[in-house]
Amino acid sequence: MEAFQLLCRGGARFDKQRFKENLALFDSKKTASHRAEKSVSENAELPTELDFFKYAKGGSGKRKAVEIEDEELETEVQRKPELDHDSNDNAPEKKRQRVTTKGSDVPPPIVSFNDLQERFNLPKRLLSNLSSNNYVNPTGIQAHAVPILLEGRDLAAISPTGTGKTLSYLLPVMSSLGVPMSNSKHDGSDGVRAVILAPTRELAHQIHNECLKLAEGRKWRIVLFSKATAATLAVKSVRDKIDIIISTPLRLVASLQDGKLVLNNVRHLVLDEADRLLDSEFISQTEEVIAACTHPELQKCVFSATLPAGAEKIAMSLLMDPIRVVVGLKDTPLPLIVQSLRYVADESSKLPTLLTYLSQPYNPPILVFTSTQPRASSLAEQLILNSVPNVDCLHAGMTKKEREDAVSRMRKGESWVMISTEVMARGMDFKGIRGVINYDFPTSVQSYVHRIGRTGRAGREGLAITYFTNEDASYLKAIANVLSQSGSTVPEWMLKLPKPSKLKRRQMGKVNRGDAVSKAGNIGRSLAIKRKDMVAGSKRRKAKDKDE
Ligand SMILES: Nc1ncnc2c1ncn2[C@@H]1O[C@H](COP(=O)(O)OP(=O)(O)OP(=O)(O)O)[C@@H](O)[C@H]1O
Repeated sequence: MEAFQLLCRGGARFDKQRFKENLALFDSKKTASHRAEKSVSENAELPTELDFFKYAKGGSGKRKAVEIEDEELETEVQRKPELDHDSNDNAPEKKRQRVTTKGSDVPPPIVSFNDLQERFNLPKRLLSNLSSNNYVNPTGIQAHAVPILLEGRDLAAISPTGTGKTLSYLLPVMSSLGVPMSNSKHDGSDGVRAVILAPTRELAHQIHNECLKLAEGRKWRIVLFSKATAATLAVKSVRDKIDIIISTPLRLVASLQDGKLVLNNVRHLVLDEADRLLDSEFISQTEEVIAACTHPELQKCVFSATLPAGAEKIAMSLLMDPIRVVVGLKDTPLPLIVQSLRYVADESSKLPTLLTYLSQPYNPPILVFTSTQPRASSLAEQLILNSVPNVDCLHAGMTKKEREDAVSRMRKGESWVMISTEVMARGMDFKGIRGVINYDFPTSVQSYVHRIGRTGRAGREGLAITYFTNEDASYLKAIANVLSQSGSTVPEWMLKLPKPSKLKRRQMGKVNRGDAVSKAGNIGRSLAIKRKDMVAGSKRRKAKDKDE
């Protein structure tokens, strides 16, 4: 880490003037590497040398669809293309996204944000803040979720990554709150009126920034809950004037347990990345926050790009007479992301594969996911030692300041290759991310969907490459199904792999890879030996087939 910090802080900045020519290489919309990756995915017939699983033979050519849980659809509405407002960004023509809703008396969707003024008397200021932030037309999830929430209903909303879920809840929450507490006359119902929970500090910060955009021009008190703000909010008179708190569950629970926070006036509770907030790591904290929100008129809503059956069951049990909205297919990325799976044999082949990728023209910035914090630091070190420019790193083991600086460098476009862990997988919105590389295999289908969802956002195209080794092979089918379901072409043999058991699926991506990534220098020999063995094995099999 020391070497990484030293090199990164000192020499990893990119001099755009000096590298003008190199920069021009990245301007072309579709680089050679992009095309190459696509063709790998599309034309991938399993080379005989690599047919360890022996699936190349006998492929039927037919794609198998993933089982979809969404069978009981009550209404189906064809929506306008997702994010078709994005015309000034040369966004390509989007595929129509199917929207399915389930529940009683579902309010009709809006067609434009202006509808909200007629139907719900949306404050003019909110409307003008929308347009000053270039939110011209609602996205699919916004069109459906906003009226549902404005009618005071509980909601479970599932919509692909980068489709504008944040605004889907911020807009109705702020509209329903009406006037800021600081402007309202004391009516005996003081105290925080809305709470938004997110699983990571970075995401809470980002939601806070989005909220401030909508709050412009009015004296809303919107607090990003931290150690410092927790101390200030311990004073009742300060707390009573707060409109919205945005926080991670742990932070809030600490204050609730100390008796320094009261949430009995909360009218709106939002769980963003709900399946994460309801998983085993967070659930007890999330439940504690929910239990503290005791107001009888509490409205609850959950949002995520993924909501596996178990999490959905818990979510539904928390909501009252809820409406469920699903945009597209559950747990499926947008077709805008060109996805491919790349065989890299073993750990030691990963770094050379990545270095080769980065030595050819590619579209920066890209995000590279590793399975652990030490591996993220180690990979960043290796890339810097191999002279890859503008490498950065972000994981939860870094200090708050280091994390904030890394996010800020990413937002400013100073980082070209950001190495990270699951901490960046959910919700983070860096509009310009062109590609995601899963250096270490994702730990679940949900992890895959969220990780690759950092690219292809707000109507833009993206590229996602997932490295897999022999050890990951038994989990390949689950991810291959996701690719297939979202329209990426997958080699047949992958879809024919045996389905991993539930127990096995839980172990996905949890291979013991060691803390340091294998260095590029060591790979030459071992890779050569491996290849030799593979070719020999393949020859043996062929000879055996002939004899029979
Ligand atoms: N109506 C809109 N018009 C234009 N841009 C929009 C609109 N709604 C959202 N966006 C932009 O789309 C991007 C993605 O939005 P957001 O981060 O809310 O997506 P998300 O669905 O929450 O993604 P994730 O599942 O990854 O959290 C943001 O940059 C946001 O500013």
